[in-house]
Amino acid sequence: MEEAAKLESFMKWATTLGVSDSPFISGDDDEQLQNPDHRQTPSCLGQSLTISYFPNAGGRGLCAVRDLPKGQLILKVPKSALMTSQNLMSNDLNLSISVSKFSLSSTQILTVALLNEVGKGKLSWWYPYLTQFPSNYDILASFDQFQIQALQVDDAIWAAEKALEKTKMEWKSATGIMEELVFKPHYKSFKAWIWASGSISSRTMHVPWDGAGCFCPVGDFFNYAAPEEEQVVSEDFMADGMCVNGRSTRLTDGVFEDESDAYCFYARTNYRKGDQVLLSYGTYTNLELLEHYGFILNSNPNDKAYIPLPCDLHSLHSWPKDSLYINHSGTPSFAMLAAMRLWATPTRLHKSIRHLCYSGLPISTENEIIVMEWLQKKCLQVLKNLSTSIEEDELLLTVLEKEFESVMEVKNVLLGLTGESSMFLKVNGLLEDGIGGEMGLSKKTKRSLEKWKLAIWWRVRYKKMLHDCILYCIRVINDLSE
Ligand SMILES: C[S@@+](CC[C@H](N)C(=O)[O-])C[C@H]1O[C@@H](n2cnc3c(N)ncnc32)[C@H](O)[C@@H]1O
Repeated sequence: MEEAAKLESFMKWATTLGVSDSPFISGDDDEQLQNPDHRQTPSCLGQSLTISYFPNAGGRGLCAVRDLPKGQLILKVPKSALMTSQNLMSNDLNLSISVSKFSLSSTQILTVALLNEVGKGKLSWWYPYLTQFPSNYDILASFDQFQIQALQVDDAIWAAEKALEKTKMEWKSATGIMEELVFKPHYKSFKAWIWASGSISSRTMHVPWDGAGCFCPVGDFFNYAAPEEEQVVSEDFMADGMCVNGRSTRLTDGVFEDESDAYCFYARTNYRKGDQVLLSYGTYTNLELLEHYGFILNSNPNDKAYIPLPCDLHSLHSWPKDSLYINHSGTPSFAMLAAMRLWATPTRLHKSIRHLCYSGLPISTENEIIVMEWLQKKCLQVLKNLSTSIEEDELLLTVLEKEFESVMEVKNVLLGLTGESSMFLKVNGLLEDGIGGEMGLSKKTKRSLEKWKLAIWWRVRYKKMLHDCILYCIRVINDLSE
């Protein structure tokens, strides 16, 4: 079946399960706002949303078919349509018996349950939905050594290696149950496990009864937008579960609601007809987006850059280490600036100026200049120690944007361009004898190219934050020196 037919069949399936984007008056499920004949509508979408393609903003996503006011309920997915570990097990006795015999985490259970279901092929009740899952993911755990090293920054390399190791451990400790369930070799391979982990990490929604979350048909077509500052602030400063205007304040705009026994999605802002309707999955740095979702944002207000700080700094303050970073815009975080001001003060004066530091106030012009000069020097040093500059990375990205028709073309462009580009050819076997020049690029090579591009893109964003921090420090020093 071709993709369009699979999508059509999925939409019919979702409609029969009661998935609906008909406009509801908030809080009253049955009252229709605009179209009282919605029950005759043949598709679960079309009243508020439609599926569309957004090449530079997530690919397939959901588009507003009318103006959608902020806060309006725009999609409801009944609990019975959610694919969870529980309902996968309740419909498969073998699976539930096996799960009860092994000690597995909730994510491992959902991973095994998903692979078990996919293994049933067309016989699975979920088949129309499963056809809509991507065939591969670019999450960090799927990066090979070349792609990991392309991140260049130690923290990022470490995060990627940790993600890979964790996924491998989870897979290894689930081999027993996969054998007991007599998975075909393909479904018990590490590659299949990465696919299932990628599906869970990038497509599940939070539910209160299962730490692994649930798959939400149609709801998982929403692409991501970073939360607005207002939402982040409310999460930071309000106790969990606090209510504003009767609705719980949270970072995401999709939530499981007991009263309607459904996953409900609300417009996070006012949308005009034709806009892509986005969902905030949470507050993530670009590295976290890459780790869990396999993409990054060019402009991510929640991005952070960590740099090595003076070793004697950490004993002076009580802020958590991960609160000391450079912001997306290049400014040092509140905690980083405060800790560094304290660090740049002679120990004998700490007691008298600590309250100023903790209030975020500068200590003195001299102190501020010491901090800014140190930061500027450190950012320069970090940038210098990375093997490529921002300009080189950007040039490489421009070259890689090209749609390569053949192996010959890739070789012509990449061979000798940089050490890294030659290495790409080597690790992908494109330099071996017998690789025909006119041959098109294999799917594997194309995927490898995409992940390499993501790694380069990530490191450019990191370097730009450091570069902007240098400019910020220079500006402050100049202002103070006037
Ligand atoms: C829950 S799915 C969203 C729907 C997805 N586009 C699809 O076709 O099924 C999440 C995935 O969509 C992609 N995505 C979501 N938001 C994105 C964005 N703002 N930019 C790039 N990719 C995005 C990423 O691949 C992510 O892992």
